[in-house]
Amino acid sequence: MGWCWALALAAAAYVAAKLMEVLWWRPRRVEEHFARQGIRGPRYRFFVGCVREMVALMVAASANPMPRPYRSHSVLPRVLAFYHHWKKIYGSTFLIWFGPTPRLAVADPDLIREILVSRADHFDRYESHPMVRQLEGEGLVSLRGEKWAHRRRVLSPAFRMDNLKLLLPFVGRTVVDMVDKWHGMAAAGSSGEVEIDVSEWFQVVTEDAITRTAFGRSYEDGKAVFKLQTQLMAFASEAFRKIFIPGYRFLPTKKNTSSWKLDKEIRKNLATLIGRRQEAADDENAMDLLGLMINANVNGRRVSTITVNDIVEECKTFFFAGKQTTSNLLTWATVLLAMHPEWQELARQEVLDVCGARDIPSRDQLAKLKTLGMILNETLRLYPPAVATVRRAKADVELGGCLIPRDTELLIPIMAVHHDARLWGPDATQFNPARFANGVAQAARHQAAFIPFGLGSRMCIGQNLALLEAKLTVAIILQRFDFRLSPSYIHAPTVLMLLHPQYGAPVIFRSRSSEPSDRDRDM
Ligand code: HEM
Repeated sequence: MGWCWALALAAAAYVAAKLMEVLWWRPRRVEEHFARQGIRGPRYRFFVGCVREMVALMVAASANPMPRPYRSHSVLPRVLAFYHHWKKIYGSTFLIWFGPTPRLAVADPDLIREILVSRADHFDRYESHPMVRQLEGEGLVSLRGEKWAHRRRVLSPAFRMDNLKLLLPFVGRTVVDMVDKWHGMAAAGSSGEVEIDVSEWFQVVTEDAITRTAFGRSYEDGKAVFKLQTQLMAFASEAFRKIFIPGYRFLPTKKNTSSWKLDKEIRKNLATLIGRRQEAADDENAMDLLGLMINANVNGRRVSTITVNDIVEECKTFFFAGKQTTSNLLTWATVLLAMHPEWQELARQEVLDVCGARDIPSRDQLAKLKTLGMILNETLRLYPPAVATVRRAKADVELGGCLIPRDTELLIPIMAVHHDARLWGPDATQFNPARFANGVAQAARHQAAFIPFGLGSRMCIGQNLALLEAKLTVAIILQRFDFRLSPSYIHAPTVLMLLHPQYGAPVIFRSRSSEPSDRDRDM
């Protein structure tokens, strides 16, 4: 019996030593390693790292809206409160702790270019929390290595401009339907105006665009799949807000059972749809995401087969990555134009000159809307929907003369780079689209200072689609309405995965004519 106890004691001592190594000795060694190289940060605390302080800083910041009047866009201290706070103490490169995982904040554009472009092979995409992965799907965003490269090659043609421009009339009609409803609501009221929370309405437009990109000719079937996916995501994001209990999602609770049923239905619908498309086997479908994935298994050198499961996960990814990001861009662009009526008027004049007062703008016309392009860039600079991104060192690696141990995470605070006065000048926190008048390359003092879509080979695949959708939507709104912020609007940008307005985005729209857009719908 004695040897059993001895064995149990030895096992317990081994586990305790392992835990102490992971939760205490390694973090302390890494902390000292960085300190010797002049990189400091808040002290590591056993098990929790600096998460407690970080959450406290973020909660305190989100308790206070921005001061009125809303002319300055110095929102970084509110949005990335922990980054702003520690940067003031430790400088722009500093070390923080996500539990026992070291995370190095890097805002120097030279180093960012090394991480994302010239030495990208040494860094992996950060692996999201399992709950987030459930939401974003195991598609292009989370794939790595050869599987990622193959999938990216397969899907890229759908995002080429010549393909995207075919979507324009359809998406344009969805936007016109939306603004016609606003028009009706304005006409019904006594003031001829209507207050709209744009952050909710824009999701209808972005959902439509991503459904068409993903499913093309099978749009109606795609809509049904995405509807089920929306319900599934609602369950997942509800679970995300609760405390994470490992393995809980495998228990047959009421919510889990409903999720499994939904998941089964999505797979069944997609399998039927894929079967139908394979039978039809015509090339007309090739340029939507579904067609591209189906054809990748039939044509050319097959690096890896794309299964129904892969397609389900990829649909989740595109729905997640493409819908909220673009609707956030549209929301902030509308809010900024409502705050800065002089730019609203300039953009409107340009739209009316190039596209007329009622027609759905064509691709060629959109390309001529230079002022609107500058406004969207300035919106992405001040209010980037993705405020930060993270990489992980695959092995020990040297970066800017500093030795980074394997598994260190690198936090790239996109918004901080965009608000840095050393890169953008003393008016960095002012809304000044004119800085983009000579193109993105000339707007800042460094080429890597503007990175709303990331940089390098893993740059956003949907960037053309997002910009086209945004330009089209804002142009149609400018044609038909004057708008201003509602007195109930509270300027309080905050992060919940993406950058969004904490109290919504109520904007007051006044129709520029009493006619709805019937003429457009007959086109
Ligand atoms: C304003 C809108 C958008 C913004 C600001 C945005 C931002 C980003 C950023 C910053 C990344 C790179 C992340 C990193 O390097 O860690 C990214 C990647 C990605 N985005 Fe977007 N995005 C937008 C719209 C879209 C749309 C419309 C789609 C799809 C239809 C999309 C799909 C993706 C995918 C699949 C990736 C991963 C690419 C890869 O790893 O190869 N995004 N996005």
